[in-house]
Amino acid sequence: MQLHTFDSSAALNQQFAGEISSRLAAAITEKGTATLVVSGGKTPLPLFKALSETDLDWSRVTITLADDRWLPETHADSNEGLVKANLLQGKAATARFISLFDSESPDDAYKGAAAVAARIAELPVFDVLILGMGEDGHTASLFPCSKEIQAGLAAQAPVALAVTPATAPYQRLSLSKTRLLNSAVIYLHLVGPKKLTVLEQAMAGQDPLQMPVRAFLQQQQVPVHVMFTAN
Ligand SMILES: O=C(O)[C@H](O)[C@@H](O)[C@H](O)[C@H](O)COP(=O)(O)O
Repeated sequence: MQLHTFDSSAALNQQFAGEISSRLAAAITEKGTATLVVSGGKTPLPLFKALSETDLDWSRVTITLADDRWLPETHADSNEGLVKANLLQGKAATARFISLFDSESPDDAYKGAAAVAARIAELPVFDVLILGMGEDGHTASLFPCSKEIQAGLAAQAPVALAVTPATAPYQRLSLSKTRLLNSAVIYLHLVGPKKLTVLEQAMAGQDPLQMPVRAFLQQQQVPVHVMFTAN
């Protein structure tokens, strides 16, 4: 794990958006297309804006989420709604978006999970994965408090699974650890001093069931860059 610390959110987002677009551009040159996986929450909003202003052949980029709340995109807490309103705008408006919601089973993530998993299974290795982290050490919707946490972290997990966190609202759809690790590079995007404390706790212990972000920080398979600013 490499920790990159910035003086401000503006400096972080400028550097980060540049790195992401260079990696996506290199993937397009090599393969013709690129895949970017983002997270929801409050942290990435200014990054999404910076990316939406970045020159890139976005029509060749597929974007999806590491997790979403099982809600229609019109709901204020839908990550899909957030991504569409903030990232799939401006220069990035032509990117293709893959939803983690299934409108055929609007009230039950457990019924809809297979349909979403089938969509995700079509995707190649993710060129760039951006994760966030909660103060309980969750990442994506791999929550330590959920009864699905063992399944989500299992080596043989499906690509995506339905999850009910005990400490956060809504049923969720999360990509599994195994699918998330099928990425060329992982960025963990952290803003604020509390997140640094949680990162230190995560690095100081071993058990991913207690802090699922450890499954990403403490592995050797994929390079992980932590992009951190205190303010
Ligand atoms: O849907 C979500 O909420 C996320 O994907 C989640 O894993 C998020 O990244 C962390 O909870 C951090 O959230 P904040 O950025 O709001 O602190």
